[in-house]
Amino acid sequence: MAQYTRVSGSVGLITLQSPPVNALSAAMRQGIVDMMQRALSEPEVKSVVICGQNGIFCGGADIKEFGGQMSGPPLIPMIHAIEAASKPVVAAIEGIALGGGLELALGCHYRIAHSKARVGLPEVTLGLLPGAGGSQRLPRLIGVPAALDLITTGRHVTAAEALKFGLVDQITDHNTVNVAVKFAQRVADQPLDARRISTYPCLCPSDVAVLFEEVMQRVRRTARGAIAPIACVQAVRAAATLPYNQGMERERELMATLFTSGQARALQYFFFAQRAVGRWSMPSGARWDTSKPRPVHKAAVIGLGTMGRGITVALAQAGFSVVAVETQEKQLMEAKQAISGMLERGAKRRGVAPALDKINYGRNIQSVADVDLVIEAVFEDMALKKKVFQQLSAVCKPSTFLCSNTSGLDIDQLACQTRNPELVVGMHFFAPAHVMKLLEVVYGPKSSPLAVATAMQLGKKIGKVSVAVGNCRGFVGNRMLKPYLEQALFLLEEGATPEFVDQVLEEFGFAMGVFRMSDLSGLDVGWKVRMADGLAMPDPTTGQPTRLRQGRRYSPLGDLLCEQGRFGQKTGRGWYQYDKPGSQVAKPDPWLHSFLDEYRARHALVAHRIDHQEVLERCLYSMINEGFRILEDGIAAGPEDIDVIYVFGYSWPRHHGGPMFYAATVGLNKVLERLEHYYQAHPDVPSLQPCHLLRKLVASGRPPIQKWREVIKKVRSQL
Ligand SMILES: C[C@H](O)[C@H](C)C(=O)SCCNC(=O)CCNC(=O)[C@H](O)C(C)(C)COP(=O)([O-])OP(=O)([O-])OC[C@H]1O[C@@H](n2cnc3c(N)ncnc32)[C@H](O)[C@@H]1OP(=O)([O-])[O-]
Repeated sequence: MAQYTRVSGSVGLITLQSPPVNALSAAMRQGIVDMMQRALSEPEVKSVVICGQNGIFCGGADIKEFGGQMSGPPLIPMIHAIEAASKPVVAAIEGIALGGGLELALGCHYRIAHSKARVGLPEVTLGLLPGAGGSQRLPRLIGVPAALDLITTGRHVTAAEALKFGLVDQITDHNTVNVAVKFAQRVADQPLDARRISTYPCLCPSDVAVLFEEVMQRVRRTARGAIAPIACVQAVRAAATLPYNQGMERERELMATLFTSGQARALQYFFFAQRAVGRWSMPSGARWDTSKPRPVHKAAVIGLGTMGRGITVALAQAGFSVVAVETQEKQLMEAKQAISGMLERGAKRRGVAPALDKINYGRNIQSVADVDLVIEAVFEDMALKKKVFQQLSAVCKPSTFLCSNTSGLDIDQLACQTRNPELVVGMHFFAPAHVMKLLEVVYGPKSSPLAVATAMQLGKKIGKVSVAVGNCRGFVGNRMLKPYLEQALFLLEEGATPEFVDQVLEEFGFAMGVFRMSDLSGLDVGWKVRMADGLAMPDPTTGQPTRLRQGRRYSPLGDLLCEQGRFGQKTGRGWYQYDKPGSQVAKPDPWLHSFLDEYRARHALVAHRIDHQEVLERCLYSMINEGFRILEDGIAAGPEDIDVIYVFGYSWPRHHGGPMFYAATVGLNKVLERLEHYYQAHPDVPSLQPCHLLRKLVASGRPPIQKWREVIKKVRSQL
């Protein structure tokens, strides 16, 4: 766990050894305590260096230990002992020093970092705060404003920025441990009192009270109900206003509250869920570790509308050569301009040169003959997509992977248009495609593990969180969105207003409620799909909009708005009114309220009082229920896949872990009982009928979410 060697005669070298990130597990902490005592007890040793094995200093506390009984020496006194040591201790930081890892380094008297190292206190992303003295030492070392920024955002900073902050004393391009050992020899006789950060005064800007007020307001606004960011501000405020020991007491109190909170459990579940989706599997048994991807050097994008432009930018920014094809001359010219602009702005933000030379534009599909992978992003029309896949199959090399950015059309139908259907998968990006992290990689019955592995690896290389899912209408994300949207419309029919429904969902933590989100993405997008499905047609006999389709309840409210050109932000009118087309500030629209009253009267609907609970339960539980159907169908391999899709693709509040983790938190028996309650009231709404898998999980004693995959396997084997 921690190895001790004496180097250069007088330096005790303590090496943290616990792959992959030298996390501070109980055994590691014991090792550090023992090795420090040894170094301090050996008279020949004049100074100490702490470093990490494998070019990584330390990834912080061992998150895997959080769920269990904490044992071993606690971190705070361990770090205090290092700070109080009679011999100088130098931290040699390579790779990363995060969370407790940076707090360990802050307990040392000096910090030497490699120029490529990154440091930070990301505890807030795990629903916690820097609970080993970081919230008290960091403000004393780098000042309150910078400490507030690092601790409330959890962002990692480069070695260069850390040096500017005074967070590290020196950075090097050479072997950091060797540099640190020489440094330790040089400072062996230096007095240490001035190097013990906990003794430093916490220098505050004159307007510190105003600063904390502003930061607290900003944090409350962006936290959307998350409690850790607020506690982080309170902890740093303690550093600015209290002596160190009292500040540490305040840090301990705040950490104790967070550590046992549901939000911390949700965020830590999500930390591991993000990593679990990379270990994908298919119902055929093919898996991430048995399916080797084929390298992609040159890619192509067909169709340079909004999505095609974003995908092209994402590929070029990641260093891929891209052939960008748009058959319409005008559209091509506009796309070139837009893409160049996006690349230049992105490059400026990242301080690098824009990858303009990575892209070759063309109007002819022939120009993609030699690429390794094609992403089709033409208009969402099956007939058009089929034609494009036929052309691609004829033009491209037999080994070329053909991928579609469709947001829900049948991948298998596209595969059947090609010579090599096993090389066809969906790569469903989310708008804006060069910004949104999520990528649904969709495999059809003919898709080969090779194609899935290649698309998943490409997703990772362009900075996406890729989730492998099966082929069905709407895949995972949009399939679960349908009952959510449906319930929102039914609630309007029954007496709610768009403002109220959105308020409830935004208080829950969504960045945008369902109606503000629909106005942003455009009501006409869904309308065209419903028209194509023959759903938006009036009743053939009465010519009136009908509220029943194939025995199922249907709300034509969205269709009626579209028939009046109310497409949302783009037309300045939708579920809300906007100052002008394109403006983003949604205002309640009296016209819509009277339109709803008339609609209810026309359909003999009696409005009733709808409270927060009903809105939340009907919108979220119907979505969750569809999530269980997706697991039962094997479209998603596990709950983590669904939760990662919803957090990264549909702004589900991360501090609630995702729809499936939230269901586990609420209690599956409660979700089941409430769905039964609503289904009884609305028997013509099948999405409220509890799914068999949900019943099965409740019947088998509501196992923890980590155990659901076993139950799913059993249920699927009985199907
Ligand atoms: C008191 C104190 O104040 C508090 C309370 C704390 O200190 S709280 C803890 C604060 N520390 C953090 O928030 C850092 C969390 N880690 C990361 O941000 C990243 O991991 C990384 C370090 C930047 C590397 O990224 P990567 O992309 O190269 O690899 P990876 O796939 O992510 O990670 C590689 C493998 O290491 C595992 N892992 C990473 N960090 C870990 C940690 N801190 N504890 C346990 N396991 C960890 C991870 O699950 C994965 O396992 P597996 O999936 O292979 O089985």
